[in-house]
Amino acid sequence: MGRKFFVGGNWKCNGTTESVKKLVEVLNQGEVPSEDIVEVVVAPPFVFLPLIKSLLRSDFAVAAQNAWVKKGGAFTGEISAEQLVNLGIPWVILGHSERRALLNESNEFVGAKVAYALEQGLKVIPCVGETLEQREAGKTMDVITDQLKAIADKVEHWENVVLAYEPVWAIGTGKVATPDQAQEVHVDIRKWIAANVSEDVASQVRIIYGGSVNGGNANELAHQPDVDGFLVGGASLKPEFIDIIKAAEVKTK
Ligand SMILES: O=C(CO)COP(=O)(O)O
Repeated sequence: MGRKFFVGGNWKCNGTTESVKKLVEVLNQGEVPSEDIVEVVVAPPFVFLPLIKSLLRSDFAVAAQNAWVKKGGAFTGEISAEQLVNLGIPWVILGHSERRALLNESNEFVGAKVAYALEQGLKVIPCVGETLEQREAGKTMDVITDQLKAIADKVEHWENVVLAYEPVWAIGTGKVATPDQAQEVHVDIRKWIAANVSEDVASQVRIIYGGSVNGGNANELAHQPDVDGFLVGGASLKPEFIDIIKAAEVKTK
């Protein structure tokens, strides 16, 4: 079976009740390819999850942007995987570069979070990616390999994993990776998974690209054989998110 195109919208720490309701109205009216062709997931801030879940069209799903590393309890300010399950939230993004960099989430911590969330029945979008400095030093795959290994060490079943490659230098900068740059890293990630997890997982796991994806560049990125979709930040807050979802049609031609 082929890898179904996947488009995630990461709303990050944006929105008010009014603005997210308006955004959902736009999404609900958008004409997009059928669920057989594309899987769409939007990740609002925690506080809006129940509202968005109740308003969003049924062919799109919701994700949280983070979850605690283990069972809930005395962890002020955290939200547990069990609570997401309890609310009927199927997906969670983990290890986003903003959390790795600003909140010091280590590779091991992210690996433990991914494993725990999967054990609770959530589907997980773990994020990996290098900084500009690391890329320029020729360390892109070393960095990504360390991030992947910390996940692979703890995860056995990969059916519910969609991996996001998000080069830090492309996030929120308007500086998108070229289609060749994205394809090259996606292939290297797949090779690493083939060698260190299994050939089966490597061929089946979806690897999506994130970093300044917009309505104008989505199609050419989607043309790359190992780009299985996108994780979109800024443009997921705008009507052009619908155009990005439509890039899934590239795979059907
Ligand atoms: O971080 C991202 C998605 O998780 C990408 O953000 P931008 O699309 O705003 O560059």
